[in-house]
This record gives sequence, structure tokens and C-alpha cells, in this order.
Amino acid sequence: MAKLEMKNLYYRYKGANKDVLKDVNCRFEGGQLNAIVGPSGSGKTTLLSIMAGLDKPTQGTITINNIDLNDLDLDEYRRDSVSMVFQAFQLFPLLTALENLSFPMEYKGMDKNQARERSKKILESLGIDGDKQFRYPSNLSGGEQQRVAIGRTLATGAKVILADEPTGNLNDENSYKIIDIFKRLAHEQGFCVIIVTHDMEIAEQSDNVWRIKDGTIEKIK
Ligand SMILES: Nc1ncnc2c1ncn2[C@@H]1O[C@H](COP(=O)(O)OP(=O)(O)OP(=O)(O)O)[C@@H](O)[C@H]1O
Repeated sequence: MAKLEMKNLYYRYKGANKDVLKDVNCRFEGGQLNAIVGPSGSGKTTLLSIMAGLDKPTQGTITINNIDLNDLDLDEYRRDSVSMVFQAFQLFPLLTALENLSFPMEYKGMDKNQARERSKKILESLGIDGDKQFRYPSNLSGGEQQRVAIGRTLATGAKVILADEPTGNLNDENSYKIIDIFKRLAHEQGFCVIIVTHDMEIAEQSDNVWRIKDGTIEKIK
């Protein structure tokens, strides 16, 4: 199972005069739902960007399965090892729900029919079935759109899911559904799920909770 680990990690934005992340040490493992909480501006999104391979730490190391990201092809890492879910879903608006999953698979070289079949199965497992698969995102509810977005991350085959405020645009009922899906993916399929959230109730449902304050991180559950 995937393991993402940060050791003595610091980050400072170019031109800034102070570190946004300071001596961060934490480990996230497959099979568990992890939450990162903390006030606005504390460094949560910055840490997620580093884990996504979009930014490199100024100091310290980040490893996946004990391999330093510096020793990996970062394009490959971003494509195959990690996938992201966002607050605003970020689906392709001109593609149907099904195409939102199958298009990236075809782009990576999978046969068109195979990509469609695999996409259908993934969407069905997330409760997006029947005509909903053929609708454009704008004709789906927020909760349904977020489930399609989760489906898109599953379609990549990546075992680490990074979610930035994934329930931020959803009502309570849909938020719980999404967290339940993340829980099942972690507990039943071994995904390493890391969510950034402002919502302590959501965080409390996670196996592990980390709090960032002024760039330093501590495990609170
Ligand atoms: N590109 C940038 N250049 C300089 N400073 C930045 C940049 N992006 C973010 N920051 C600063 O880094 C700090 C951490 O920002 P970050 O977005 O990681 O916080 P956050 O905890 O995700 O906040 P929020 O909950 O409001 O999204 C903030 O002080 C922010 O102003």
C-alpha cells in the first residue's frame, strides 16, 4: 500500500521572507483516511501542492514508498501515483460524466471501448448510473459532480488521493456521502486518502487528523 512521508520539510515561496511550512514531519499510509485541518493561511494547500508534486520543498524530503520524489520523474508521479479532488469539482464541462472518466484513459492509450466499460463500472460503484452517466456536469447535482470527480481520480489508477476541501460546496447530506466514499476507498480498497478540510466534524470521521498552525504540523488524532 502507498505510503507518503515528509521529513524535516520546509517551504518558502519565492521572494517571501518567511517559511510557510516549518519542519513538517508526517506520514500518511494506504488503508487510512487522513484529514488535515488548520486556520486559513496556515499552509494546508501548500502542503497538498508539495504532496501532489506541483511544488518542491525548499528543504527536507518527501518520499513515496520510501523513494525520494527528487529521484522520480515528476510528470510520471503526477500522472500515475497521485490524483486530486477539488472543492469546485473541476470536471470538463463539455464532456459527459462518462467521458470525463474515459477521455483521460483514452488519452493515455487505452482502447475506446475498454475505457468506456471501465468508466461505466467505476461510475456505477459510486452510484452514478443510468442516464446520469450521459449528462453534462451542469445537469448533475453538486454531490453527483463530486462523485464523478472522485471517479476520475479512480480512473487514473493512482493510489494516493489528495482532496482540497472536497465537501466545501456541498450540503451536510452530500458531504457525509462523499466522506463515506473516501472511507470505503481507504478501508476496503487500500487507498491513501488525504483531505484538507475546515470542518472538524468531517475531520473527526477520519482515522488520523493532523493540525497545521503557522506552518507547523501536529497529529491530534
Ligand atoms: N504564491 C504564493 N506566494 C507567496 N505566498 C503565498 C503564495 N500562496 C500562498 N501564500 C501564502 O502562504 C501561506 C499559506 O497558504 P495556503 O494557501 O497554503 O494556506 P491554507 O491553509 O490552504 O489556507 P486556506 O484555508 O485559506 O485555503 C499564506 O500566508 C499565503 O498567503
